[in-house]
Amino acid sequence: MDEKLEILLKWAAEVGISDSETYQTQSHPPLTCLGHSLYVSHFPEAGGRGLAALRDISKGELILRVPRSALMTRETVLKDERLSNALNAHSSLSSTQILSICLLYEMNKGRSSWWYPYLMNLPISYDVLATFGEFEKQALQVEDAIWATQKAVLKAELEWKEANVVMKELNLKPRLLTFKAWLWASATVSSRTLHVPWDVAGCLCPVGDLFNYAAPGEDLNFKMQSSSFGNYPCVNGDDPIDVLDSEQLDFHSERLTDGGFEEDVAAYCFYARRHYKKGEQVLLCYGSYTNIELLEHYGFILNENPGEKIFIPLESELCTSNTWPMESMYIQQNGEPSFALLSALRLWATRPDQRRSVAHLVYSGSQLSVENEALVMNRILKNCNFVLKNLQTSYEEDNLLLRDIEKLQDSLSSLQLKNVLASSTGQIRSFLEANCLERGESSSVEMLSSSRNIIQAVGRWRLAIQWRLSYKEALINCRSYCCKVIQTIPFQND
Ligand SMILES: C[S@@+](CC[C@H](N)C(=O)[O-])C[C@H]1O[C@@H](n2cnc3c(N)ncnc32)[C@H](O)[C@@H]1O
Repeated sequence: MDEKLEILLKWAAEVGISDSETYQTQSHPPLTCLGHSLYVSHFPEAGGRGLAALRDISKGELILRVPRSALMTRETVLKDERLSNALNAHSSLSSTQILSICLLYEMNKGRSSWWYPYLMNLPISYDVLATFGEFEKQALQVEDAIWATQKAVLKAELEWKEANVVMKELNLKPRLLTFKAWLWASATVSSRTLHVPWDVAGCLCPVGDLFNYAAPGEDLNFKMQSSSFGNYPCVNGDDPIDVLDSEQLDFHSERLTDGGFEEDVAAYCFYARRHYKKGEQVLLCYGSYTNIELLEHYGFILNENPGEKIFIPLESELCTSNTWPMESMYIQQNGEPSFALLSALRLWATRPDQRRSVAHLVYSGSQLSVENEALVMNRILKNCNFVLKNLQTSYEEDNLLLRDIEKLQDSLSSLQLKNVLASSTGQIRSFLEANCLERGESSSVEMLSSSRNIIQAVGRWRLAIQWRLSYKEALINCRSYCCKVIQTIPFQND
């Protein structure tokens, strides 16, 4: 195990973090906070560093407890009078800006920070959308995703400028005043904080933030999709239709995460969300996110994401003929249209004077007629084709590009960049040019290949391509879904 991590786990034991229920009865803290239920391991395909089961773990077992005193929150850091006085004069800063400032303030203290063992184990950089350069942003191709990136970058810049005033007053080291340092701090807050009831900014939770992410299960996801219908849709002014029992909703939304702060034990407690076999990665559900949201807040995407939502252009008449919220009308990653999208289209494909009489069928999810269903499927098919045709590259081209990027990443790690530079064409060449790595420009290939910046930029570019590939795949799946339904409708109604 690396030395920094060993120091963290020893410190964590000293401050009362434990993966054992019996820890509190011992007179001396053990040398590590883990060793009963969990150990730190590496999962290249699912989050990198993460926590694995040290033994078979049953669903619902308490697997980690982090006392309130070990959590890094605004409240704990602001016990520092100098920081608290400085921040008092800047009341317009948001809670997350303040927590990011707290983090940089502690970084500025270096070894004398109480959290030093924790701080030195934080990632050195992140791939959240706000860190995307122009090239990676454009590589997303889809307007909504480019817009989300632009917004994330502008927001980060604005928040940094506002926070910098107070950080300068606090005399933070120049390297902690840079936009790069701000991106690091705000991405740490965005990707690692957990919810606490007393602070909307949440908390940084040593060791507890080593759990990687798993999306909510299919069953839960269905309920969460349903919950987005919670506005109770109406048909042109009809009475609201009760689509889901509100108690059911509460029950399921409570179960969105597998950990929480518990007042009675004054600790953040983590429970196993399912049974784990010894050696398996133990995962935590941070909530339900689309892939672009995962990229925005956490800097990764899931190849199989039950929370994915692909939006296709819809006729304005469709949007006004029902009151389903726009965000509930989407295509899922497996290609199936959401319940709301199907329902809205079935109504749209019905004559306006007949809509009221078929509303109950629509809201129970029934097909209305062969003709209606064919109209609906053809409409979705046409819109998917429209989107796919208007993107700059095809799914197949993106797959080839992804393989080239993977080769580029290999060459960066095996010092063969010279060969790549000499033979680069097309998109790889454009990327290298955008990152000032034109052929022959560098005198030292080794220096280049060890450059962290280029490795990070390639990683983000790859993420952008993976994102657009998964987007296109969902639309292609949707086309197949529609064709299949069109082929089977007459038989269903025989
Ligand atoms: C709370 S941290 C989890 C621990 C983290 N892997 C570490 O080394 O510190 C969240 C970050 O882990 C990574 N991550 C978590 N779950 C992931 C997953 N399923 N796939 C890829 N990356 C994941 C992302 O970089 C995310 O921002």
